[in-house]
Amino acid sequence: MTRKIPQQSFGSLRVHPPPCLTGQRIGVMGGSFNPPHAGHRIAAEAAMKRLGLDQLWWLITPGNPLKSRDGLSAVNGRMDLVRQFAVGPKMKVTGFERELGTNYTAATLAFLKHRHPGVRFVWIMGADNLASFDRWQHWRSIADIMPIAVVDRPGWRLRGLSSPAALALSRWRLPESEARSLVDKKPPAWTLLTIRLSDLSSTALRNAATPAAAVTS
Ligand SMILES: Nc1ncnc2c1ncn2[C@@H]1O[C@H](COP(=O)(O)OP(=O)(O)OP(=O)(O)O)[C@@H](O)[C@H]1O
Ligand SMILES: O=C(O)c1ccc[n+]([C@@H]2O[C@H](COP(=O)([O-])O)[C@@H](O)[C@H]2O)c1
Repeated sequence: MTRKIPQQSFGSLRVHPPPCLTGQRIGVMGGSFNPPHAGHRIAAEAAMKRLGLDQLWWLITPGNPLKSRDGLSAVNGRMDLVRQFAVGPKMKVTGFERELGTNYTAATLAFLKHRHPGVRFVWIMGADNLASFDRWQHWRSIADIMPIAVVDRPGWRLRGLSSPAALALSRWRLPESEARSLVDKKPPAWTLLTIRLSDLSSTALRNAATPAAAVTS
């Protein structure tokens, strides 16, 4: 079921994901992080613990393909802000999609598996993204490339679990009690992690930082 994904940049020496070792368990949490907030850190820490990860990469996107880029600050600036939340030696902040020349997750994950075939990667996203996953480019291929951990988010659990993608992938859903074995599963494989809920969002933070007069004028 894997769709064809462009591989022209796969050998590029200009693309530098964080260093990693064969056999390591690495979570990749892609995001706009415009700006990052404590909800992201709660999700990252919970995923690291529950999935038994050796590393967790905060992957700063050049721009979510489904979101407007209006008001999106540069990758470097967002990386600097994310470093304040990505605490501890196991968390890495990277913007390698920019060098790869893509903002499509299917291409990014195919690149990672090609570059590091012996690393056990897992894609991490919030339940809001599960709800819209069927609109992502090559979403079925993404599920074929690596396991997926979905982290709970207020108001999104049921919408995520009843979404077209969740229903299509339902037979490959792992009970949450088996989350630690997720990275060892042959994809498709996914689970939903119940985590400490945070209703923080970047949209709310951006709105709070923008005076009403500036929005309406
Ligand atoms: N409060 C939260 N709880 C759980 N997961 C979250 C939370 N906020 C964001 N995420 C997840 O973290 C990843 C990065 O999120 P993102 O940078 O888009 O933040 P956001 O708050 O959703 O932004 P925006 O409001 O601009 O859409 C996404 O997979 C998203 O689902
Ligand atoms: O590949 C896609 O079509 C696609 C569509 C929507 C979102 N994504 C990715 O999902 C990640 C989370 O995005 P966001 O904006 O919710 O933080 C980020 O890495 C995006 O590039 C990817």
